[in-house]
Amino acid sequence: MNRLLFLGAGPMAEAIISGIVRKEIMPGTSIYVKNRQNQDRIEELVAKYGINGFNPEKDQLDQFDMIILAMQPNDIGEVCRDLKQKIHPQQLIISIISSVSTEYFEEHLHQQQPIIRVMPNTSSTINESATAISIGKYVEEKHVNFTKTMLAAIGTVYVIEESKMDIFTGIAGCGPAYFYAFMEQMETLAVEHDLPIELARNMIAQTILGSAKMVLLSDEDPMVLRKHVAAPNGPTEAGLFALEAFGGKKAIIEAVKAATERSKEIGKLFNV
Ligand SMILES: NC(=O)C1=CN([C@@H]2O[C@H](COP(=O)(O)OP(=O)(O)OC[C@H]3O[C@@H](n4cnc5c(N)ncnc54)[C@H](OP(=O)(O)O)[C@@H]3O)[C@@H](O)[C@H]2O)C=CC1
Ligand SMILES: O=C(O)[C@@H]1CCC=N1
Repeated sequence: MNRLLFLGAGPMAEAIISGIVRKEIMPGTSIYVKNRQNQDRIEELVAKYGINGFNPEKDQLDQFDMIILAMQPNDIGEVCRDLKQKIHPQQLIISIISSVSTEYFEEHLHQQQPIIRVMPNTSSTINESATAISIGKYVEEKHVNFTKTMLAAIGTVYVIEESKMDIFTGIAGCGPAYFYAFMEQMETLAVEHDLPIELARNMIAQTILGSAKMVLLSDEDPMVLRKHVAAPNGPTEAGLFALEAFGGKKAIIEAVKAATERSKEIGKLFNV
C-alpha cells in the first residue's frame, strides 16, 4: 500500500496515525489527512507526525490506495455521494465510523468497492486498543493483511462477523468510558477518605491494569479470579454483596445492552 488518506482528523484518526508512524508501518510522507473545515487541526497533525495535509489544488482522491473514513456518521450520505464521483472501484475504503455497515458503503459507493469496517477504542492512543474488523464482500486478502498489520500498531485486532459489530461496540468501543466512570467514583471515595489524589488515581488504575493482566496472562476465568480475592466473610465478600444488592451486575448488563441497542438504532438510519 503506497498512499493512505484519512478523511476526518479527530482523535480516533490521530490515534491510528500515531500508531502507524511510531511503528513505521508506513512513512509519514505516504499519509495524508483532510478535514471538512478545521485546517488548524490539519496543520497540528502535519507538524506532529510528519504527514501531509490534503491539498485540493494538487491532490486527488483517486490517487490514494486506501481511504479511511473517520468522521461522525451524521452526513455520511453526502460524503458517499461526493466520494463516488471522485474515487475508483479498486480503492480500499476503511470505515471507523460506528454503527454504519459495510453493506451501506457497498450500496452507496462503486459496485464491488472493497470495504472494511473497523471498531477501535480510544486506547489506540497508547497502542492498547481492542479493535474489531469486519470484511465487506469485495475485499481481497491483500487488503485484509494490510489492514490487520496497520491496526496491530494500535493494539489487538479481532476479525469478526459484521452482525457482531454492535455488541463489540457496546463492550469494547464504549468500554473505556464505563471503566473511567467506575474509576471516577472510586477516586472520589478515596479522596473523601484522605488519600492524596495522585496516589488514589494511580492505585485505582494499577488495580484495573493488574486485574486485566491477570485475565490475559493467567489462563483463569474471571469468576475463579474473583473467588481468589474473596475469603469467606471477609471484606471482599462484603463488597461484592453490596455490589450485587445495589444492582451492580444489572447495571453492567444494562449499560452494555443500551450501548449495543443505540448502535443498532443508529445503524438503522443507514439501512440499505
Ligand atoms: N471516540 C471513540 O471512542 C470512537 C470513535 N469511533 C468513531 O470514529 C469516528 C471519528 O471519531 P472522533 O475522532 O471521535 O470524531 P470527531 O467528531 O472528534 O472528529 C471528526 C473529524 O472529521 C472531520 N470531518 C467531518 N466531516 C468530514 C468530511 N466530510 N470530510 C473530511 N473530514 C470530515 C471533522 O472536521 P471538521 O471539524 O473540519 O468538520 C473532524 O475533524 C466516529 O465515527 C466515531 O463513531 C469509533 C470507535 C471509538
Ligand atoms: O459513542 C460513540 O459515539 C463512539 C462509538 C464507540 C465509542 N465511541
